[in-house]
Amino acid sequence: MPKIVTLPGDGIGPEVTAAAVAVLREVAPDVTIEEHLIGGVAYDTHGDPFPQVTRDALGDADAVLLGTVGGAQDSAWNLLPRHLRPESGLLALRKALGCYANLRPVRVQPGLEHLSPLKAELARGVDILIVRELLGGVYFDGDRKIDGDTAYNTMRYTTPEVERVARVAFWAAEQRKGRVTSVDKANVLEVSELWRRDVTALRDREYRGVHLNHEYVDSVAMLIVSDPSRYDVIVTENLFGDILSDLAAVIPGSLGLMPSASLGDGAGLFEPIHGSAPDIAGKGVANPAAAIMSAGMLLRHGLKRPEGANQIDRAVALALREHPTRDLGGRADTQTFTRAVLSALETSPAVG
Ligand SMILES: NC(=O)C1=CN([C@@H]2O[C@H](COP(=O)(O)OP(=O)(O)OC[C@H]3O[C@@H](n4cnc5c(N)ncnc54)[C@H](O)[C@@H]3O)[C@@H](O)[C@H]2O)C=CC1
Ligand SMILES: CC(C)CC(=O)C(=O)O
Ligand SMILES: [Mg+2]
Repeated sequence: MPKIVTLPGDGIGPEVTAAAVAVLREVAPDVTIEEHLIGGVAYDTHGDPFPQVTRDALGDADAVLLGTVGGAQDSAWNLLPRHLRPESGLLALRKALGCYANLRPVRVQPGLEHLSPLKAELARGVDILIVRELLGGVYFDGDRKIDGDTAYNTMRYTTPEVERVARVAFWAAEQRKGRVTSVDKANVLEVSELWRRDVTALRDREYRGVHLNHEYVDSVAMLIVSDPSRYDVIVTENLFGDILSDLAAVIPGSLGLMPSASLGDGAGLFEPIHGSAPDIAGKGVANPAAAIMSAGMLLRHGLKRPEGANQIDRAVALALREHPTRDLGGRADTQTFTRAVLSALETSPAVG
């Protein structure tokens, strides 16, 4: 029986994870689900945002479903030494799982163009996969320091780190339209020069059937919302991918529609891309679609059950049509939307 560890975390994390778990129990009733602490709530309980008891639970997990971590800007957690803050717990989790490739799909389902603030003709048919490098760059290994009035973080990549995430992007492109756009800042940064060189060399060696182009991150920030259909797979480093994917959430209409799968050496990590949304936490109005679709990605990539994942995607699309949540201009709260997904599952056969 597959074992899934859930880590609801902070803010709206527990609210959207509860919705995702309800859907998982419906679609995959045979899986064992074990809940543990991460983030600020783990610090409050154990003095550590990624405590040993949570680490131990991951040992025999087949997949991990995460909510969100972190507090409001004025949260006491933000005054802790950095390694004790909620976000450090999440970074340590990603590292512990060896999840170096973060897949962030940006999709506008047919008939849901009206949820986008973009003109319908721009939003229609958008289907982008952002592959974000997740274990390197400024978030990790480089030198970092704050000392008086000077601070620095170093963006550092090695060829093996670039190649392993680029391989995932090329592999994904082969199942899709066969186009990869590698995003960097090679006109300014040495680290981007290496990134571009290694991505190109890998394509020339192993993926000649995939079309590769390179674009600068600043212009992609403009093009991804003004001409999103130009992209199939985007591969980029950690910080650029973090920022571009929140920006890309504008295309489907909300951060609440952006799921993700982080893949690597062992069990995968599945999480919505949004944060803990302290402004709406505890109000029962968070859009749980991203968390529910992340559970779908868990079934697809983590448990290799594509039919369950397809069932979830169809049910979410139906629920969005009938019961859009408040972030999308609708009236449904978290529970109403979740109930709509569950009832769509009952009427949607598990095919395809
Ligand atoms: N993976 C994670 O756990 C992440 C955690 N964070 C943390 O989250 C906290 C808040 O960060 P913010 O910058 O405010 O970003 P955020 O993503 O939490 O919120 C940004 C805006 O989007 C809205 N929003 C986000 N998810 C939503 C949902 N599912 N339904 C409806 N509205 C939603 C929020 O209400 C807010 O107005 C910080 O502590 C930050 O460090 C931020 C990003 C990722
Ligand atoms: C550590 C997280 C707070 C970084 C982030 O925003 C993300 O991974 O999307
Ligand atoms: Mg982010």
